[in-house]
Amino acid sequence: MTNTTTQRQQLAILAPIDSTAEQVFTEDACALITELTREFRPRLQQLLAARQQAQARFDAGALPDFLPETKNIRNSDWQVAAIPADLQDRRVEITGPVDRKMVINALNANVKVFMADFEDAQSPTWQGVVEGQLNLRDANLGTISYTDPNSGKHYALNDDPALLIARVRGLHLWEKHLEVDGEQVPGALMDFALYFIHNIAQRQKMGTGVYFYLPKLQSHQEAKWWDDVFRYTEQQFGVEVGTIRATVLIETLPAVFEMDEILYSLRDHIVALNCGRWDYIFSYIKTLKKHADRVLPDRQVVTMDKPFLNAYSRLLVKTCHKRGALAMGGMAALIPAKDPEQNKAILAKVTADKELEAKNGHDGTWVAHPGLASTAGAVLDHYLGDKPNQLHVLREQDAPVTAADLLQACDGERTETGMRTNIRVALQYMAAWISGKGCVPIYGLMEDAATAEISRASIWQWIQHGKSLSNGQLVTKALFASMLDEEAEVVKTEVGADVWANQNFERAKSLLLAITTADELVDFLTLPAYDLLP
Ligand SMILES: CC(=O)SCCNC(=O)CCNC(=O)[C@H](O)C(C)(C)COP(=O)(O)OP(=O)(O)OC[C@H]1O[C@@H](n2cnc3c(N)ncnc32)[C@H](O)[C@@H]1OP(=O)(O)O
Ligand SMILES: O=CC(=O)O
Ligand SMILES: [Mg+2]
Repeated sequence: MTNTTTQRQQLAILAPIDSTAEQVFTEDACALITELTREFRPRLQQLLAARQQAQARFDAGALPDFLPETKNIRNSDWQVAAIPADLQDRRVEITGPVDRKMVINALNANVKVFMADFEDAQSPTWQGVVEGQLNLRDANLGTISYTDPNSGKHYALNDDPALLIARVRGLHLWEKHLEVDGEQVPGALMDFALYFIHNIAQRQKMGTGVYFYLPKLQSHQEAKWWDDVFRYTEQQFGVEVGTIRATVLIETLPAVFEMDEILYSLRDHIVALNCGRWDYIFSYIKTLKKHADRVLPDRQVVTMDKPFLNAYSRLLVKTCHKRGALAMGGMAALIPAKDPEQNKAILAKVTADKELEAKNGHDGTWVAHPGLASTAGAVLDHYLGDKPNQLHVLREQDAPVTAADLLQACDGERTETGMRTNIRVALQYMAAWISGKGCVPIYGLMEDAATAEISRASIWQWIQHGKSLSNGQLVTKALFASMLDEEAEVVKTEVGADVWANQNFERAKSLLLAITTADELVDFLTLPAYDLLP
């Protein structure tokens, strides 16, 4: 293993090169990352600046709306490219981080697709993102295996593994261990380039393409940027346009107003949009952070049956199906319980959530755990019948979903219990993330970067707007600080003093205090937290 900066084709790798990194950072891989960064980083920087400018308009009182300048795209007739055969039926997708054992378990689950996540479920440690690439390469080759050093249990793929789709990092995240021309490489381009280059040959041998999920887009210009990245890569490798296929998460409030335009910008590469409900709720808070009339209640009551979220789901289905794209549902953040009675209640909640999506016309949905796959599958089977999807559900008779529908305030209480739960969840999640785990079970729920953002941003918003809890207490910085001290003690008792001391809880507490009491909302908690990762 070398410990110094390594220069490969102008790509500086600011990390030790062990045998895993040797296999991942081949000459060709380094060349592709370098080329893509040189070609596309300047435009990405402009797109990120455009996000700030849009936010400044929303902060000054403007509300997001459908764009007048792209009315023609919304009103004219066009379709996205035909959906490849292996992406037609996506009724249940499991998601999870790219650890070796999880990858195998996910591919063996009773699902159609595994979304392998470099994003919400993954803390982007250098080791994690590099090993993750090797794990996915071996998964596509069908050679992946793993033996648990503690239990001795051996893991290998079964005969009919799920289809693999990789979710790359969001556009706001940079990879601090890679530099091109002295500046950091976008994390998204690193993930994209490595997954493409290590899998294109095998995927083509299998008669299929290379498939991606794209997270947290905020505009159709960002979709066009991705389309250009795909085209450029396809051209460089002499493969057909459409070899790369994408599913775009509609999980920001600005993006819901540009769904037609996003589909259009990516029309040769896109196959679906997905309702990323957790980031969407976070984005609703962030986008409307200065709008006192749209402050959200407790996270627990912001469910998909709330009118503003149901409007989002229905509009996504209608927009996708009109254009021949699939409309994927999202994640009910539940995980199975060990107690049978509790588990029964959880499965009933999952069923109800998936019923709502399937009734709206979604073609598939997400589960966080293999133990929920059959429950979600039963609902989708019922609605899809003998069809692979619900593309025929056009919702043409619906009243138009308006900007007012998408932006309407959400009713519900802000409670002391809700605030204290938010604090304990955010604290534990941030400690896990800084310790290299991007997805963890907390109080019976799956928590990841998107769900934790809601917890911490809600409190920030309540402080900023001087909201009172249902017990009459005014939410202030001082109240939050004292509750944080109290809830930290609760968590310390729950996890034990050793875990508290050894797993970054003090650092997480300081960071949570800083970002929740800051005058400006920190864009993503993962930005300051990334400084704390090795
Ligand atoms: C908002 C969004 O972006 S949602 C998308 C991002 N979120 C996710 O991807 C959630 C992924 N889920 C997970 O990471 C896990 O389910 C957790 C962390 C929530 C819970 O994990 P655990 O506490 O390990 O669950 P549990 O102990 O019940 O696991 C039982 C088995 O199922 C496996 N398992 C659990 N979840 C998954 C999964 N998503 N994929 C593959 N295998 C899984 C475990 O590896 C374990 O396997 P083993 O018996 O061979 O050891
Ligand atoms: O990525 C999914 C979400 O809900 O956020
Ligand atoms: Mg998300």
